[in-house]
Amino acid sequence: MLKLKIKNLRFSIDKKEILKDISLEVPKGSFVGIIGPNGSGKSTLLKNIYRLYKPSSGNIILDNKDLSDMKDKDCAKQIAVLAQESNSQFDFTVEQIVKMGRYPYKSIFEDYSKTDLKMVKEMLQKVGLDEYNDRSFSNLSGGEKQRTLIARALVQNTDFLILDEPTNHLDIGYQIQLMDLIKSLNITTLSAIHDMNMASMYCDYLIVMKEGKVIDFGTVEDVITSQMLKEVFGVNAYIGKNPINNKLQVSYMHVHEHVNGVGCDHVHEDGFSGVHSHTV
Ligand SMILES: Nc1ncnc2c1ncn2[C@@H]1O[C@H](COP(=O)(O)OP(=O)(O)OP(=O)(O)O)[C@@H](O)[C@H]1O
Repeated sequence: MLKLKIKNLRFSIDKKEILKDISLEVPKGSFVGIIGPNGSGKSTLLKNIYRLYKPSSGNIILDNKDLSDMKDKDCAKQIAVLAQESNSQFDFTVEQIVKMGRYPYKSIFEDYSKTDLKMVKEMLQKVGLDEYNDRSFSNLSGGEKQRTLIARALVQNTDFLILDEPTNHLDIGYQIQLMDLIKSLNITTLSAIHDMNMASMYCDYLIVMKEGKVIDFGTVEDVITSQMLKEVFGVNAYIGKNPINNKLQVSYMHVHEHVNGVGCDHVHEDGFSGVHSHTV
């Protein structure tokens, strides 16, 4: 069963085509990562899906309904978003920001219910901000802001989550905690992600983007290969397996570097990577 289907999506800004004929499918309940170099179009694709941008052509279909036919509030009951930019123009407290996640369920002037407040409290606890209710959002650290916005997305209680580099600003402890939390929700998740090891740990499928196009889609094992990392990101990598969780593990290597004249942690342009030395 499909949660999301995108057909021939094109998107341009100022006559520059940024997304070029994108078609993809996200299976229901899966965790799908979007990987690709800076500027490849990951955020722009997500913004088209969560309707910040309007596609130039093509269709975005969520649960068999065309998103362009949906009202904003209905859309917010179905898609929660953790976007990359978190600049707030106004000064809200942490609790006020998280409460905003309940807005799709409120009619105008309706106050927050006990259930709303309970959800807000629970999510703040889950992201480790239970003592932060009255703190001003604008004075928080980058990681605390990110955790507040995650809590806001989660109280929206949708069954589809869009994340744009969710672990941005988070220390490794919170990165793992956040990804575990999202994974435990078992809801369809589409996330732009830079860290290949995080992608390998949490994603069921990966979409690879390059220059505004989707160039590959598949399981982590199909997609994360040393050839792909070289072709798409221009880096050399050794890909092994973590013997405990059986997940792929990526370790990067210099293109050409020697310690005391001996090189052993890098590959040459012709692919040679054994221990060797140079006179120069
Ligand atoms: N509002 C805009 N006006 C003009 N160009 C834009 C705009 N938004 C994005 N772009 C361009 O579109 C391309 C794709 O940008 P996008 O932010 O989607 O890439 P990304 O893959 O998410 O990158 P990153 O990994 O750096 O976050 C870039 O070349 C970017 O400069």
